[in-house]
Amino acid sequence: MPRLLQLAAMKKGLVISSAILSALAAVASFIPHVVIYYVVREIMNVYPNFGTLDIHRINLLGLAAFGGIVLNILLYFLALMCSHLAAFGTLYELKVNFASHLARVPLGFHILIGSGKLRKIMDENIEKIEGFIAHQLPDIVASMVAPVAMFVILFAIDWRFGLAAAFGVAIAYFVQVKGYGREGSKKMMELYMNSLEDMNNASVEYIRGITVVKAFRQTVYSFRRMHNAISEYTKMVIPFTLSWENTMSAFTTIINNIYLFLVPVGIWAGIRATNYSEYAVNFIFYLIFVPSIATVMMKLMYVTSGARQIVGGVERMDNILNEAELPQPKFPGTISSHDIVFDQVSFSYQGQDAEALSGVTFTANREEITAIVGPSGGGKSTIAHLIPRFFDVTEGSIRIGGVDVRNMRSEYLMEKVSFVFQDVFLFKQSIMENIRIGNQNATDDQVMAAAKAAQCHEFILKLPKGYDTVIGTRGVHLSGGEQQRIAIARAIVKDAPIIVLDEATAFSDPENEYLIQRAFEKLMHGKTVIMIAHRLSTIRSANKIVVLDKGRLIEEGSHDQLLAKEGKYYDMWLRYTQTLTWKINRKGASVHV
Ligand SMILES: Nc1ncnc2c1ncn2[C@@H]1O[C@H](COP(=O)(O)OP(=O)(O)OP(=O)(O)O)[C@@H](O)[C@H]1O
Repeated sequence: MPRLLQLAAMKKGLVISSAILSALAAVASFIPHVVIYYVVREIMNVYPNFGTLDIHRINLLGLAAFGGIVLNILLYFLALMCSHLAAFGTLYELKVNFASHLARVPLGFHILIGSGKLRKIMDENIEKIEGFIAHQLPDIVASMVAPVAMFVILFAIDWRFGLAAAFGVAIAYFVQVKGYGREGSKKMMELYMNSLEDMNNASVEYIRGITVVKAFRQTVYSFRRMHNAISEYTKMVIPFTLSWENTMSAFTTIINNIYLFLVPVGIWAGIRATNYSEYAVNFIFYLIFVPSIATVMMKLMYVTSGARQIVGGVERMDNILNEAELPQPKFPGTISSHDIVFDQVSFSYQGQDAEALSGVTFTANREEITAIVGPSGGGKSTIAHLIPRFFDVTEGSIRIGGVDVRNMRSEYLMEKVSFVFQDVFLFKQSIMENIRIGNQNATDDQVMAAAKAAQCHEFILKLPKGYDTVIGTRGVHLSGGEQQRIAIARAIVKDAPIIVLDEATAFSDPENEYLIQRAFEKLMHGKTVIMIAHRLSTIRSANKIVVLDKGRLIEEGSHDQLLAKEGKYYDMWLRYTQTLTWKINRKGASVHV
């Protein structure tokens, strides 16, 4: 809660104005109640000669009650206006801070946390904070001021009746606090929240993976995680609800029946009364007034429990904001050449004991192609991720042109390296803008030249609006290969001296693969290239091949040198060439030719 208030204080003036206006609105909401007291008094004063009732005075009182209602609405409206202005301002600042922080943390952080989770934190949790400032904060203030105003009225008119009502409220709260304080109640609440979150996560996973679920003919019953989460929740929720049965029933019964405390005191006060007219006015007023106690107290309860839910979201946001930024060098270096040296590089992913890379040493010579191959999990992608500092090495160093990558400013390093990864992200913008992301200063002609070199030009011209076609609009769908070629066009237009290609051709059909290969040739010309490939055919012409296995470099050399060694690469090559010569016979069985 203090952190929530700290966030709200980003727009202090507006938040304070909203709180004051909301408090005044809460006080104004009792004006009609006070008016009722005076109306009852007027009536009792003339009892039983109602004909002598001062109608003009009654009308004035009615107007005052109406004025109270209008004032309450007006003040609350102004309070909400201030709180909304504060909330939008805070939301804007939080989102900008969050986004710029995300740009400063190591890129690897995004790989580890996943875009779905970040989107949830950015959209849902930060927006919940906006909801808190815009609505809940003024409501909390009003809900806290209202009981105070209520008790002032209760005690001001006849303290004995006030005391009776307050006693009822105290008992209701005592019952509830006891319920919260019950042994195991906190633990149960925690288990309930966890179980609910688990079920929500499993549902999201189920829906996101619905195509896989359907393709493999799974149902919610066979999709274990979801099924288990629902069963767990069901097992949890019934005892959880039942555990509150007595406490909540007692609380609501008491708070809705404050009469039970008022009536005996009323009878006792009636017996002792000397001025019956005064006694009757007061007692009637209290009988009319006490139902609003339940409304005021219930609102207070719901408003505070709503705020408790947001606290979890704020914690999640703070965890991201506390994530360390990528350290920047005090005295950044500049490079003179573009060879890349891995010097005794070891690296483990956060929370993993095993090393993804252990003491890897090799040089990717400038303007040459260095291919990284090896079995799955060998550490190939990790190599690609360490060059642009998605993560920093645990031991050893990576140097470009003699300068440790940790001694380069992030922007400088990013200028020097282009990536073509398997997952291509296209923005919902025109194709022209999507390619220009590689280089914001590129002219239209340069973008088109890059698209031609990346073998994109022809298919782009066939799109409804050519280069101005917005990706993601109705009917505009690019195949996996076409998306990859757009990514290559981006890299061509960026024209960085170092290129990192990660499994870029994995999804391609022969036609696409041919086009992609041609695009690559244009992209790689005269650059230092690190190519991570599964298909050995694509790397045969590489100047150097580095073979990784279980995070260790086991072989290094040209294709012919490695074949001559008859080691791991030789085995991989043999298996690869064998698969090429497998054919499917007519009956569906495979034969070796
Ligand atoms: N984000 C991660 N968190 C924890 N461990 C990881 C992460 N990414 C990779 N690893 C582990 O690091 C090791 C090397 O993985 P890496 O992805 O670099 O291998 P790879 O050779 O590229 O595999 P593949 O060919 O299957 O893509 C593996 O043991 C893998 O389980």
